[in-house]
Amino acid sequence: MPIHKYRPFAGLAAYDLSDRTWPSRTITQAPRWMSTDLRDGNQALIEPMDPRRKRRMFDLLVRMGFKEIEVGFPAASQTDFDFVRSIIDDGAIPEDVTISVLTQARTDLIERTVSALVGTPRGTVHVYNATAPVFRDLVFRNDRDATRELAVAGTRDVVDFAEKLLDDSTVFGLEYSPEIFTDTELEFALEVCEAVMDVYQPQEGREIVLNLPATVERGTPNTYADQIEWMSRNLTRREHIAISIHPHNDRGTAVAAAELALMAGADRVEGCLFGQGERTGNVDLVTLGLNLFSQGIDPQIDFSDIDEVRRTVEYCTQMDVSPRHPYGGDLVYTSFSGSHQDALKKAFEARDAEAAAAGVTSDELIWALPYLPIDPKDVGRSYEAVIRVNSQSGKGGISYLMKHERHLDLPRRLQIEFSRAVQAFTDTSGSEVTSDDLWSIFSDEYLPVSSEGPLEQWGRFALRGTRAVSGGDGPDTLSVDLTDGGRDVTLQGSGNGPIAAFVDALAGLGVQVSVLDYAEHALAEGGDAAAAAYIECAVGDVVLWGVGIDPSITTASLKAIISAVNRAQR
Ligand SMILES: CC(=O)SCCNC(=O)CCNC(=O)[C@H](O)C(C)(C)COP(=O)(O)OP(=O)(O)OC[C@H]1O[C@@H](n2cnc3c(N)ncnc32)[C@H](O)[C@@H]1OP(=O)(O)O
Ligand SMILES: CC(C)C(=O)C(=O)O
Repeated sequence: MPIHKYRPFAGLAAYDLSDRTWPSRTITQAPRWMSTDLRDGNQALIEPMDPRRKRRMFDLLVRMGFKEIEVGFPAASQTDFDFVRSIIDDGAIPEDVTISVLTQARTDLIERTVSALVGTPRGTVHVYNATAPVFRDLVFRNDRDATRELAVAGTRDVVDFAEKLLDDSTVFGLEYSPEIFTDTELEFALEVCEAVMDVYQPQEGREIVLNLPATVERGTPNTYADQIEWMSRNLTRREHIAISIHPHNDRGTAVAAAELALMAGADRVEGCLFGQGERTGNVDLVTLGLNLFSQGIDPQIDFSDIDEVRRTVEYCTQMDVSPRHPYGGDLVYTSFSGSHQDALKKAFEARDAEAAAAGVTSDELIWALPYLPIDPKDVGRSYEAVIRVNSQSGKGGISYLMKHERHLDLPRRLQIEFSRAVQAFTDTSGSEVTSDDLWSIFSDEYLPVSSEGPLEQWGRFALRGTRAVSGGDGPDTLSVDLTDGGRDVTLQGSGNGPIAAFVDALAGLGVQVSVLDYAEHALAEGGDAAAAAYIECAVGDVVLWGVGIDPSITTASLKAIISAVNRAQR
């Protein structure tokens, strides 16, 4: 690797900010958000959005509650211009939403850009020019003065055309960006921003947005925070400025950079849903917003149907959101591994118990569950995908699924036994076990003669019926009708209760059973609900569990014994 070609990011090196204050601050409220999905997001797509896709994205952003939306670069193409016109002419822009349009600092482009805004209730022209030395030296071949004058001329043009083309029905605003702010000498970025403000004259009721982009992310997030704090301290007319940040994600730390920059004094964040945008993308507004939510801070954006947001973004951008994407990916609330599942299962049970004890719903409790930073339900996900089973899974996850999908609350030692059967399956198949797979493994193992489905009839015995021959004060005597290997037999047995009588009857066929443990529960609420019985038996010298399901709890218990006997002889 040619390491000699690279140098550490210089960033703030020449400035002393040893009295920086941002490290000890915390974020306590949502910033102003500006979605640039329709501009920076759109300009980075293989196929830029067509008008239908643009409109779908715009409507989504409005529904989610964005109040500032950069809707395009109208001077770039007729499609972009027409789209801006269409949302204005259709009255699709709510009164409290400001649309923004981007332009280079070129007179012809600015005139066209401003003309696109005619009739909008609220419109901002966003003008930019590159101020970083690499651009001054290699691209524009401009010195500092010419670079500053380009920004000044562009601002003047925006003000002049706004006065000429827009009337009082439009609340007009200006945003200025020194492009690659993070690579620009700080005192020069300050000089250019001040020169722009001298033209625009921000004052009470005439705010200016100064956007300080990390056009290419090249430093660690703390360097961005230092730069923002330095600008925030040194800009004049600070009370009339919205300091905006616009992080890109080249080093994969845009979210961190944005959060630290907010701590350093930024008021506003520009980014895209799911981090669309140039190269590695703009900062992801979903992650930023839901990071706030997870701390109990209202993001002021509605993320309650994250899958709808994701589907719309995927449709509009024609790109997939990674299954691992924070908060919105398919797998981000799912555990496959045994220890995670075990912890989740116990934590969900404890949460339900705590809610029941307090007489509240679990939604009223503070969220503090292992492995889940937020409750998936809060973004419209169900708990179904929280636990999925494969070869990395253990009894905790398996029994969680049996309980939630089949209402079977398996006793602990049965969980251990059944998980071995599941592991045997996953070891052979190597793939995920769906909840249907799990049920068919369970049914085949424990319910071979169940009436619930077309199951393999491998069991030697099937229970056809029982009749109490005597009862009352003495021992129970039971007449038992069985199928034994296809042959109908009737047996009698006595004992202290129906289970003991049944075991006694089986002894007549030479089958020695003793009951070691027993559990039962109803499968649902209500008197006519079926019951499940779980019985751990020693059949001869084999110890194993049997399961029975039946509307009668007694019959369910006898079926559980048959299940154990059949399994012992399988
Ligand atoms: C960091 C960012 O994301 S900035 C936003 C970038 N987005 C886009 O570029 C998408 C839309 N852009 C476009 O469709 C086209 O670039 C257009 C239509 C705006 C302009 O196209 P063209 O006139 O062909 O010019 P081109 O894009 O090649 O721009 C280069 C020229 O603009 C100048 N220029 C570039 N940026 C700026 C700027 N911010 N202000 C003033 N001039 C600029 C360059 O110096 C160059 O000038 P030259 O022709 O004298 O050498
Ligand atoms: C135009 C500016 C804000 C930009 O997109 C960037 O610097 O990334």
